Amino acid sequence: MPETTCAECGQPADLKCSACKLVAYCGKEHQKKHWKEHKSFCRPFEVVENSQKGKCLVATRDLQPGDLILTEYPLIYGPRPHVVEEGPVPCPGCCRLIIPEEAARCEGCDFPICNPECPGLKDMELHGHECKILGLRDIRAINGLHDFYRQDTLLALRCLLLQNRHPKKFAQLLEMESHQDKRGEDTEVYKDIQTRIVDYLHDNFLDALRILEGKSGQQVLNDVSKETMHKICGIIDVNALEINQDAEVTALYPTAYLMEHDCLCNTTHIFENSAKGYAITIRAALPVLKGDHLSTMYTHALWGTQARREHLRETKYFSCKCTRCADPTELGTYLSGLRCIGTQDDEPCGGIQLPIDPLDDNTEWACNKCDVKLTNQEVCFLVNQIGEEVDNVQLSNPTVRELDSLLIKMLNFVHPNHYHAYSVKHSLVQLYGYQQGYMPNQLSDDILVRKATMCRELIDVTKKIDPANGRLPLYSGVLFHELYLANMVLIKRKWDLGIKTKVKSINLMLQECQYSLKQALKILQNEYNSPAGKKLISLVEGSSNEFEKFITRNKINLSGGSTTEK
Ligand SMILES: C[S@@+](CC[C@H](N)C(=O)[O-])C[C@H]1O[C@@H](n2cnc3c(N)ncnc32)[C@H](O)[C@@H]1O
Repeated sequence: MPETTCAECGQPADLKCSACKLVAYCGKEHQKKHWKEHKSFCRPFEVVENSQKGKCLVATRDLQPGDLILTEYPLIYGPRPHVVEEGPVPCPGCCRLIIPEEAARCEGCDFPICNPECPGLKDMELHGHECKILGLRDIRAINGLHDFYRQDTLLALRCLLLQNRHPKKFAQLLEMESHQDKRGEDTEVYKDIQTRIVDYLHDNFLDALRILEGKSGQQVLNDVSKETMHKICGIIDVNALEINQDAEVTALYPTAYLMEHDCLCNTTHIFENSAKGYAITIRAALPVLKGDHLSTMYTHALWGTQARREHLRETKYFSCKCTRCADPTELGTYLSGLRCIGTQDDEPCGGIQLPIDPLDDNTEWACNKCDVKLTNQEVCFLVNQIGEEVDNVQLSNPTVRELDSLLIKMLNFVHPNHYHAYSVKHSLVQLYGYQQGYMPNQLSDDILVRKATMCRELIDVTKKIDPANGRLPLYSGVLFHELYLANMVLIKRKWDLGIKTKVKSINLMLQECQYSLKQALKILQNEYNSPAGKKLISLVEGSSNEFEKFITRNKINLSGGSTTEK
């Protein structure tokens, strides 16, 4: 809330800080004097109530890409609240993945842990406090560990535990949107939360706690009602951010949660682990004008409009109406486009089927060349069928041949940029050059050219839906790197044949190599914290060194955008 007294002298004040509007001054002089202290708190946004979106963050000044918007620590964080039926689960101390059957056990509560020295186990802000409650169950399991020690319930328990330990934080938490009105007793989500979280915590720990509290006369948790527990679970589902770096962490932030969704969002964020938890730092990703809403993306950028909107409706309870969703071509990418089955003069019409009104969930689809129309049901059926087939093939560790034939088959039905085709092509460019029988020296020039072309096409689509590289940096990083690799094999082959930089195409390919590596490193600059990001950066750095050596060894001058042979 804005102050009405001067932040410097405490006298009545009516001059608000124009950037954050959160502090006021009696005059310019005191505003100047206070700036040294205020600048680290001054935020370039204000919280505004919107009739459709609820509370939103609105820029109070123009921002350039890269400008800092906010850094803050979580109110609370813990293991991802997802059920895991087999395989690795997060350690309750640090959230790093462990295999429960092989893991050590916590001496306080017997939950599987990464190791008894894990600092998070004793930390009262992490496992330390909840451990005392989990330890009230005095039986231990040898089999069926996933069912017995349920990490997916711990974040909800940690939220509950804030109420007595950090009442202000608990109040802040309860202010968040939980959409309880859409999660009533007859809904699947209610039934799931009731059995998976509420009953599990009550039956195993909270009922025992109540008995203990009765005996000792000391209350550890005031409110463990099912209403509060359902509200907390709703708050987690709607507002929590997933931090998939070196651990499976989910966190609730005091301000960052207010960013609204936009499929073409204008901010980007990174997480950095420190003693105080995972700090989030949000920066402008695109130019932002004063008055613009600050947005992030709640769903997957590479899904088509119908899939994104359905996901947002089911998990965040709103219908997205952003520019990308409203555009049948999805910003000219045709990510949801289908090939028309219509004919003209006995030939396929060659048109593309697109939704007439993508914001209408039952929209008809129409061809942009002939008058064939499809119902939404027909489209959903086809797209789901193709999606299932893609999932099955992708999960089966496919060969190049299998992916190739899937792509050829699917291109009879979908636009070459369709998001299912994107996914198959993205896998293919990573298999050419790596799989047995398709190693670099085994690839024909034609296949290398095909790989490079696919990379360029996918880069083009990715740029349109993620112009600031905030959402798909790993996808783009891989594409630029694979483009470099394909070009480089072709260049070396031509080089060995004596075709050198006098040939224009080699010049262009060398320039594209240099550009691809630079772009990959630039796009990946914030990805050091994830294992996949780190691995890719090191590959790109290795390629950059190789490229430099090639350039030096062959005395190629690439400066000024042109190459010259010695
Ligand atoms: C993480 S919260 C954001 C803060 C929320 N606006 C509030 O008032 O607490 C997510 C919720 O905000 C609303 N919201 C976010 N982006 C929206 C959008 N683009 N259109 C409509 N509602 C949106 C939805 O109700 C969604 O479930």
